[in-house]
Amino acid sequence: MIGNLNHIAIAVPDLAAATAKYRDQLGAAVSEPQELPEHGVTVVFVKLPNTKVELLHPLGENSPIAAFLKKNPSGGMHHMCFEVEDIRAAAQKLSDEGARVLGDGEPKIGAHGLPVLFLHPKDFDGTLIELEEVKK
Ligand SMILES: CC[C@@H](C(=O)O)C(=O)SCCNC(=O)CCNC(=O)[C@H](O)C(C)(C)COP(=O)(O)OP(=O)(O)OC[C@H]1O[C@@H](n2cnc3c(N)ncnc32)[C@H](O)[C@@H]1OP(=O)(O)O
Ligand SMILES: [Co+2]
Repeated sequence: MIGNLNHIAIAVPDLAAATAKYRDQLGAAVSEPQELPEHGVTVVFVKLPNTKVELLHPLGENSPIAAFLKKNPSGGMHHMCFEVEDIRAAAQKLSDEGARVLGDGEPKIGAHGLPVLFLHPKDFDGTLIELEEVKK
């Protein structure tokens, strides 16, 4: 059901400093920061030949990144995002099998303008999983 690894997300305490490390020390192409109030984050994408790294920083009062950074003040790996062809079918299958689809179960539009959903980390070996619908 899952396809390509779309991105790995890292929560960072200082977005400008993290962006500079990927650009200047590691020599990667980086995007401009993008504010996504509906998700409570500001993101920078690091473009790699085969996938992306998503640098995440809290935006607003109810950011899901804030609690994570409180527990991990230096930052850390926050989630992995896998592509699926049919996000509603994937969510239904996972939910039928007992996995917790987060939020109200309705996909939101993510950073790439495509539908996304999250699966509870406790149901996937301590790893938060994002699904993104990418039509082939
Ligand atoms: C940019 C848009 C989009 C994209 O297109 O790419 C994004 O990526 S947005 C990214 C941010 N959005 C989200 O993360 C949405 C989904 N997340 C959530 O709903 C919540 O963060 C959560 C995962 C349900 C956790 O929230 P909450 O229950 O309020 O936090 P707790 O701190 O109480 O955590 C409970 C439990 O889970 C552990 N945990 C929390 N986050 C993670 C994580 N990222 N990876 C692994 N484990 C995580 C946390 O440590 C707690 O464990 P215990 O302490 O053992 O109870
Ligand atoms: Co993401």
